[in-house]
Amino acid sequence: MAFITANGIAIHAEVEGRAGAPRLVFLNSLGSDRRIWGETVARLASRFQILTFDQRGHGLSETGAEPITIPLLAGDVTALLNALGWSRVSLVGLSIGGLIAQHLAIHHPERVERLVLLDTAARIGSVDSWNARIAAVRGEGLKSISETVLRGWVSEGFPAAQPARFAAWRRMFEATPAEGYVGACEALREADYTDLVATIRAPTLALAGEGDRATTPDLVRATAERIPGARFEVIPGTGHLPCLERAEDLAALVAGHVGTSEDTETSRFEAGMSVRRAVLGEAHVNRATAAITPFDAPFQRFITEGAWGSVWARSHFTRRERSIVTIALLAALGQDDEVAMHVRATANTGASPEDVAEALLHVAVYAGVPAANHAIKIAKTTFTEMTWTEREGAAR
Ligand SMILES: O=C(O)CC1=CCC(=O)O1
Repeated sequence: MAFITANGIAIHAEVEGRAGAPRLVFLNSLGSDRRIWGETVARLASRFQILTFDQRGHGLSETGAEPITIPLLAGDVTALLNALGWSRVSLVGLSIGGLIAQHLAIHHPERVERLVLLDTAARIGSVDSWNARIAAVRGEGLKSISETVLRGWVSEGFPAAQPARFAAWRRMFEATPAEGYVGACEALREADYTDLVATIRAPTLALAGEGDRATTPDLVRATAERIPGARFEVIPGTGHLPCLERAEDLAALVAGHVGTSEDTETSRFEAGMSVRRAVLGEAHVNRATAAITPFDAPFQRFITEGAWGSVWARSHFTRRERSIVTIALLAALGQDDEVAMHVRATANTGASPEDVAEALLHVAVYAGVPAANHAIKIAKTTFTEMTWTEREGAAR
């Protein structure tokens, strides 16, 4: 256990991972501490040097005497980096941690290599909502709000499916010092980076848990749309804290965005599997994996690493854009099965039937009307089957 004196307080901080590798800093959310990152960090430690710490007034870190603000919390981060001798890092900021990350990218761009904004926004909540929460905690303590807050962190089924883990995270939350929690709520109440996020130049990946009610996917997307070139992705099957139940997906997305040419084969394979599952769906990948034999195992590994772990994992295009480009290429090449597979995947990539129809016009011009005509038939049939499957699912 390490404590670093930074910005006038003792901060509980740990450095893990590979010395000399690209540096990542994880910033925790309101009412949590560095332990929430455990499963994510374990998956990234072979490729990055990683700093996790308990935010001021949380976990084992001191609260200090000053009013807590986002600039003060950002000052804690730069002081920690100075103490470690780290000049430039990539940041993964969750919720209030994401506001601290935005502040650093706006006001200290020279220190920020890349940004992952996780379940966060330029403005979170309203003055009234934060005042109500502050009054509840001051009056009756954190226990009075823990059930509601904790259920917002995870997917609907998590508390029943994982009762011991849910209870453990609740203990972490309830152990947060009330003055630290209230101070962070005050910082959240005052913070608004709506106009300033447009000045962020660090390559940014914005992520939202599918079921997040505190910073909904729409809210996170709206912030991403204000940041030049930012990419937005939804992490399925989770709430406000994807690191608690979707650490594998989160680690793959972080690695895909922050990764470097130093990636190992293993991490590229893992990232590839995760992207492949997110795009083609769990059922498809499970079927394909079950069908692997020694004959095609090297080939399967090659496409997982090469197509999914290298190209599809890149951050420049959105998944929707990659989906459109891929369908157009497959149509031009007359790859019927693959056209159908990638049209089915549009349910996960966000490409619409209109996007596909538009792409096939390009195929008609650049690859020929017969190729486009044939692909249109396949796409039409596939979209119709998808609608039936959806209706059957809804009727069940
Ligand atoms: O505590 C919550 O309900 C969600 C949240 C808002 C800001 C943050 O860090 O977490």
